[in-house]
Amino acid sequence: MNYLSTRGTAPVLDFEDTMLTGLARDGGLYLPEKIPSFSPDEIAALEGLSYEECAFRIMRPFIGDTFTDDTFRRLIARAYGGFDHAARAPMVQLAPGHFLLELFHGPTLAFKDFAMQLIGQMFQAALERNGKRVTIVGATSGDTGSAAIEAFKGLDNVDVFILFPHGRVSEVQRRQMTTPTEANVHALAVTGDFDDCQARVKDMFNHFDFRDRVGLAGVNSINFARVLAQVVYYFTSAVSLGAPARPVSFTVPTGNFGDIFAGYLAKRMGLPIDRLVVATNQNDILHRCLSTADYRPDGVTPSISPSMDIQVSSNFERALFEAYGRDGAAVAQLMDELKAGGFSVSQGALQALREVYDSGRCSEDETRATIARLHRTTGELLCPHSAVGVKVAEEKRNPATPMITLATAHPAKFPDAVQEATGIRPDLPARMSDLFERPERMTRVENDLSAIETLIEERRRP
Ligand SMILES: Cc1ncc(COP(=O)(O)O)c(C=O)c1O
Ligand SMILES: N[C@@H](CCOP(=O)(O)O)C(=O)O
Repeated sequence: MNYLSTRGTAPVLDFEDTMLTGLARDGGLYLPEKIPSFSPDEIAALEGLSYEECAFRIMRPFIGDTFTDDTFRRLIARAYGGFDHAARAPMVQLAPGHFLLELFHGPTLAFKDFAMQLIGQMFQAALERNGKRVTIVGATSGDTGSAAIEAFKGLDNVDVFILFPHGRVSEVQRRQMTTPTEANVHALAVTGDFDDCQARVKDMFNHFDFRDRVGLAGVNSINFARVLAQVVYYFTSAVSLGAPARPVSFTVPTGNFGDIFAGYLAKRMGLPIDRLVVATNQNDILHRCLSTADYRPDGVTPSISPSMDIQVSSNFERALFEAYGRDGAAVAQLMDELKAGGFSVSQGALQALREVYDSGRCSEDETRATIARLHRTTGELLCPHSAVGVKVAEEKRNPATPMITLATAHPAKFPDAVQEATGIRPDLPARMSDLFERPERMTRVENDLSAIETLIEERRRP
């Protein structure tokens, strides 16, 4: 399986190099040259299998000869063995035809664990085999950072640096990143917002001297392996509701567009998905773009769903690449325009996007009201991101097709917002009950590329 860049000029790579490389050297994001497809019989055969066995069957065609079947099965088993729920991604019914897919039963209580726990295993296996070491640098609005630290802490051949926007993540998210004691973990609180953090990470990938000197690797969803692991729960949830015989739709709380793009891949692989609904908070650039064709970031406004406070949505580039018929030059042109302020999607590409994606926006008041109402009517405590999804799903739902809304984080990661809406302060699991007593360790840093690079060079182990 070969992987090519969305900007068309970087070297074509195999799965292992794609995973270890992160951003393509032309600034683009890697995608498989050909998306594997599954027959209806192959999809139907997933019914009743364990999450791990489904994960193996769904991801196997993408990884080429990077791992033998036995090794890949072992890595998957280790990745999901630490989840708190036997089903890994259980589903509950909210209303007739509306289901909630709970993706927060992993070690750090967010959907990021599904991919990060697995790529932690895959990185270790690949690095041990080739004797290399890497410096992982990631940007986070809260959840990717904690999941990455959990997956990579304590490893001899990996140093991890996580850039998060100072004062703009929840206290639980911050403490998950600042309390691990392992020497290879570094939480950097950047003056700025998530878009600044992500821009500096991409700058580092585009600074080839630095990139090669430190052996830079990325675990944001710029890394295709991250997106791939997220494809699995689209299949398991749809099959449990009757796919492939019965189509389903998904609503996905969206920021960096990685999770919903995994849904797009599932659809291309043969899963009968009717609509993929992008649900945004007040940082609604994706909803505006799908409504008007214009993509023009105008700054992030902090919200009670902070992990979605994003205006430069990294994986939207992958969606554009697909909508422009995989024309790398056209995508490179749009990304140049974005650097100068923004771009307008062509009418043809907009139509292609709308054939796959629908979208909606949920205000702060609507988010709070949805948390309160769902708790009252169903007993389910939603995190604010999941509430954005539920509200938009309710508006967009076609009663003829089951709707699955992704619950992307545990309510206890955002206790203030949940308490304000319901009067209930959700508890962290017992294994994390002393989180607020553990000492914190982080470094404040300005939003300045050379200051961040210098710090990384000083702290990483040679
Ligand atoms: C809790 C939560 N919900 C939703 C999102 C949005 O997901 P994506 O960035 O894949 O669109 C994020 C961040 O990624 C998140 O942490
Ligand atoms: N919401 C994310 C932002 C980064 O997204 P990623 O999927 O590209 O890693 C976070 O919680 O950090």
